[in-house]
Amino acid sequence: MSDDVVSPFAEDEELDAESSVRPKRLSDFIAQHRVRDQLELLLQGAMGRGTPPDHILLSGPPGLGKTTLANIVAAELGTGIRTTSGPVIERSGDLAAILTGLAPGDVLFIDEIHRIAKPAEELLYSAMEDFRVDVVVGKGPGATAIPLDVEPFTLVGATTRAGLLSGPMRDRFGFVAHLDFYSPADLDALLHRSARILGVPITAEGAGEIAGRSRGTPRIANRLLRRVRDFAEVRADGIVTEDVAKAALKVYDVDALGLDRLDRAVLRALIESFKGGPVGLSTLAVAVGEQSDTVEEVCEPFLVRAGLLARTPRGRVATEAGWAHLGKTPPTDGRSGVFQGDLFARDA
Ligand SMILES: Nc1ncnc2c1ncn2[C@@H]1O[C@H](COP(=O)(O)OP(=O)(O)OP(=O)(O)O)[C@@H](O)[C@H]1O
Ligand SMILES: [Mg+2]
Repeated sequence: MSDDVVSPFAEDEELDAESSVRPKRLSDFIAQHRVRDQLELLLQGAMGRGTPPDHILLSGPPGLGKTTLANIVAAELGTGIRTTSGPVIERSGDLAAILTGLAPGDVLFIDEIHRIAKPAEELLYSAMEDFRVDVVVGKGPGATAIPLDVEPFTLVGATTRAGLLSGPMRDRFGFVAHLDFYSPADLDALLHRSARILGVPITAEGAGEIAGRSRGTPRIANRLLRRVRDFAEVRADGIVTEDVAKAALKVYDVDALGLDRLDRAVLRALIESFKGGPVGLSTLAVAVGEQSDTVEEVCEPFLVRAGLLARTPRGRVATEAGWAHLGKTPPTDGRSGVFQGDLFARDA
């Protein structure tokens, strides 16, 4: 297992742990009230009419509940669910086999739908629109298209990169929901629920401590809870209190804002080696001994979201909050790289 306890991505070996606390029904799904309300109406309306609901697109960063919601849709409808993912569907024939095998009303869940191959995507269009697919048999002038019926179904697509979805694909979803990061209060509620399911005694302060460091992400909150539980059982009396949570998260190098070692290294390099910037991404990456990609895709999104770092055309700069997070005061000589909101400033 990697030591990256605040990664939003699921580790293979934590899928079992995740499924034990995964909400099964809409009423167990914490927060995201707007999406929940809209989905409830969509599903109840469809059930009242006895038809499958519109196709549903769920978009949002990793770990916020897309897979969970897809399964909830099937559970609420009382239908079967068939799960696959964009990169797995290599040939359109694979998809045709899945589609023609669906029972009436089934949910077809396609994860990472932005990564589906073009021919399969085109096959999906007619299936979504007309519940029909044309399977081409043979090649060249002798090729014939055999139309096959598909039972009425609901496609639930999930994507972390809605922007990469083609226009025609997007347009075929009657319902698009975007999941946002969770507030600490939401994560607090989520942690109490997970702790109850796992049989972990937790105090309000203990939950609050973990919630604040979970980067707005349920997957991270649940993972930190499991790590803190280990600590509570091995080094304390099994109860997750504020002190236990603090001590455990110190062991895992997760600080008060949810930054890990590498995030802090990036911020520290920016401030200590480059006076707060601006500094180019690759220079910053070299300074912390990491690949540029890792710094850009793993560290920066959260540092930016937490308001500690800003990306400007001249390079990366530490914000005032960034300096403060390391317990430092930005220099006031006017030449420091403290972010002044000059996002569009250019070098002369
Ligand atoms: N609203 C919620 N209420 C309770 N638990 C949640 C909620 N959203 C997510 N979770 C928990 O967080 C974990 C991650 O959620 P899920 O697997 O659905 O994320 P995802 O959006 O599909 O992520 P990915 O993009 O990596 O596939 C799940 O185990 C689930 O238990
Ligand atoms: Mg998922």
